[in-house]
Amino acid sequence: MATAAIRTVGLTKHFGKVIALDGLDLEVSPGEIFGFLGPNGAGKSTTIKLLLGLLRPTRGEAWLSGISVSDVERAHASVGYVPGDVSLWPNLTGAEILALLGNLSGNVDSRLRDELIERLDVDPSRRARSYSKGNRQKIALVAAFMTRPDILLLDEPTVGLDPLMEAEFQALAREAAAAGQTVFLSSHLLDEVEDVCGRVAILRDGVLVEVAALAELRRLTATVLEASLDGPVPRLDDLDGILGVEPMDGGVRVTVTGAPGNVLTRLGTAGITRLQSHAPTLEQIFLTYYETSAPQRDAVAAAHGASAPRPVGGDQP
Ligand SMILES: Nc1ncnc2c1ncn2[C@@H]1O[C@H](COP(=O)(O)OP(=O)(O)OP(=O)(O)O)[C@@H](O)[C@H]1O
Repeated sequence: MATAAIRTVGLTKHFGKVIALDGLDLEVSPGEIFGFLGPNGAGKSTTIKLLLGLLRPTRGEAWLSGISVSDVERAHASVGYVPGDVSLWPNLTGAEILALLGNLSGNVDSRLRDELIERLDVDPSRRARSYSKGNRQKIALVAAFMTRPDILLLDEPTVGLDPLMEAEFQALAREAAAAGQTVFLSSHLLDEVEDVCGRVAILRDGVLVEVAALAELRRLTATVLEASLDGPVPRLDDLDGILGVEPMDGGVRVTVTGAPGNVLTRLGTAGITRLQSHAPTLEQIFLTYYETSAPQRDAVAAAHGASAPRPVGGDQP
């Protein structure tokens, strides 16, 4: 079997009494785009800093391409990194910063660097102090990709990018993966990673909740319908796949897994005046799915022909 691009065994980090990461076991293959999802404070940045050797683990081990991350020099030889909060030297221009970082890492592909600058639409002649968060992010992305590293560790890289640039970033990630590079992408939004990642890990309070193929997760996730109604809200909780029903001003918000046709038919009897439907955010998935009682969750999973995610808390049957 090929050496994993990223491997962690029992990786744990305590900050005093705070358990930022608790026994993470993970394996990411070369050429994968792997989403690392979790709400704020879940432990994503801590994991990435442990992988970079910027933090020492309390327990456990991690390897990049088979090299222990404690061997910082060797493990870093082919890693690109975008931190969660990009700070750049304020008095240097984007071009000067890229030259500086390029000198540190060596082997910059200058044609690729220029292409990245153009595709991400950032002006390298400006001083970093005048850059918006999005522009700082873009310079960090150019720096991470321009050496064609084997592994890209990207901590919420699209925060601050507009949708067009987010799409460009996704194209870059796909091209990197097609060339055999591994992209490890953290995010607190499922939307941001679902188009581009093959597999995702979900982290919560430092604990790995689930590793799933995106297709499986999508089957398990719900649709949120918000309907304004003419008449009183009809009964909905007896319908298949209902995970939640909440009253709204002049209507109702329904969370449903699978096809929502039966819900729409029932709502139609009360006269729908306005209807909005959206995919749940990661937070909502946690709230509606992972906090659903275990028997209900298992029933939902079985109905969709997939295995149920492991429960988060102590609610095992
Ligand atoms: N240096 C530190 N000292 C003390 N606690 C810390 C430190 N770094 C992180 N933590 C705590 O560890 C937990 C995990 O934080 P981490 O930054 O890894 O989460 P995250 O998933 O990256 O969240 P975010 O999306 O908000 O950055 C949080 O409770 C955080 O407050």
